[in-house]
Amino acid sequence: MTDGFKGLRVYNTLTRAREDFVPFDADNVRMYVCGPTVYDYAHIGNARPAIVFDVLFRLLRHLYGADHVTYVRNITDVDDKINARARRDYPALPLNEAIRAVTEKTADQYHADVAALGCLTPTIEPRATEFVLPRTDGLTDMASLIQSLIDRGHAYEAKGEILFDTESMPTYGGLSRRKLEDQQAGARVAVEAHKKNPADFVLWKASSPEEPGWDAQFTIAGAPLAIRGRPGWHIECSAMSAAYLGEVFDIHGGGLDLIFPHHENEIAQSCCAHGTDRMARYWMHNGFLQVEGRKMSKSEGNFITIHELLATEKFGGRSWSGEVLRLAMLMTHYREPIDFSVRKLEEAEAVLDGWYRAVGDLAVDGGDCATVLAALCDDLGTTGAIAVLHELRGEAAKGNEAARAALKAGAGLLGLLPSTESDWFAAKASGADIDTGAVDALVEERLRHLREKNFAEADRLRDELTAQNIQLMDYKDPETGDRRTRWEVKR
Ligand SMILES: Nc1ncnc2c1ncn2[C@@H]1O[C@H](COP(=O)(O)OP(=O)(O)OP(=O)(O)O)[C@@H](O)[C@H]1O
Ligand SMILES: [Zn+2]
Repeated sequence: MTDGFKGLRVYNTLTRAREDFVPFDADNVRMYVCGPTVYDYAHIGNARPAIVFDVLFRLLRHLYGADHVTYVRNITDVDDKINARARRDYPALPLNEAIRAVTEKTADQYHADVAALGCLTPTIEPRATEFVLPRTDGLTDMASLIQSLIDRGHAYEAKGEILFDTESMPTYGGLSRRKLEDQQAGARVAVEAHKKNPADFVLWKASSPEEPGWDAQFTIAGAPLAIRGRPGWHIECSAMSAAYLGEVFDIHGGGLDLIFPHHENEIAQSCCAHGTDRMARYWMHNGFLQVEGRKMSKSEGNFITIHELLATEKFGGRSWSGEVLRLAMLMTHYREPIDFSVRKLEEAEAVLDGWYRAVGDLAVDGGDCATVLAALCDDLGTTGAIAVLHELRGEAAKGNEAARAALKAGAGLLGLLPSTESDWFAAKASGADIDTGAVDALVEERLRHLREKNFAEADRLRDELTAQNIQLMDYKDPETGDRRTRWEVKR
């Protein structure tokens, strides 16, 4: 067995293959995930990477120990979209204050949203604006990285911009498998006159007096060059990952849309600035959450925010709990597209209801979740893990205590144990004097009558339960298609 290998295998976008996960240092497994640009509410598509990489974070903590994993997810608080929003929403404030108001409010909302989705707080959440200029603590900053790129012959200045010279890097395009020649031949991208090559991208751009800017000092060909400006999109992740994880680290993650150009350009910057042959060993990307076959995105206007799902009745005429949203997301493998629908959320709710009913008062600990773990170790096989939990629920319902404990441990590994204030427990609390065993038995009996087509008897049992203030909801088992019934106490 290779040192540091604990059974986890992951699909690596860099090699387009599933590989054994072997960290550089099993005492400090290091992962970086590109975080949100904080100018507006996050949509449920943005929740996908947050949830997927949270499952990976939990799994790594389980395998290597909670204190042996460093997860960095940045906050992008410098972006022209933020500036535009700040001007629109706070016209009376000076721009810098308006920007701070927008980014703080949006970041707080993002934290509340992802916490409701059961995501742990990453180990470190650096903000881009704190890494623009050299820092007193000496952690890697963007201006110094850009200077290294200039010094090593990978960057040039043109028209107040400092650009990355893609031709200076023979391996440019390795992650996305795009060749520079293809990009030139395609000529879809008009060559901006000041670029040497259409694929060259901005590291630093001058700001007009009204725009936010930092006073950066560069040296090009021995001559000082001061440009009051702001960083390009990609350089922040190269700086913040190096600051906390080093020049080369284990896992870099994000959504599929980031492979090109964002991650390709992060690799170009980091490798060329540090003189390394790679930035991260494993590159992992989640698929899109879609609506009617199209990526949910702000630009398409087909998005629904996490906040709307949790706190309003905009989707399906009701609100949804964080646990339901999380399970609905994990019912599809992370690399596959998900079609987001009310039906999917209803399915997830029915499944969770079954689990929580089986786990009951949660007073079972120390369960063995080896089978769930094995599924997750197969490239985050959450669908396999959920199938295992489904079987455990069946066993637990028959009174198997070991299955009940395993169900609880496995659900915990997926980050799906209900928080004590969740809807399920509120519902339980209000029905504290109800004999749940007796209700379950009547519900089962009614299902039997339905299967045997004794409809009159089934209806009689439903009425009997209604009289006890118990409401029945029939649904189809998502896997077998069998009719099932969920019940709750009417409030
Ligand atoms: N529909 C989606 N499904 C899955 N992941 C997504 C989706 N949309 C964005 N992401 C991911 O969310 C994270 C944050 O991305 P970003 O802030 O660029 O999103 P965005 O600007 O809201 O995207 P868009 O403008 O396309 O809606 C990235 O990792 C990105 O890949
Ligand atoms: Zn990034």
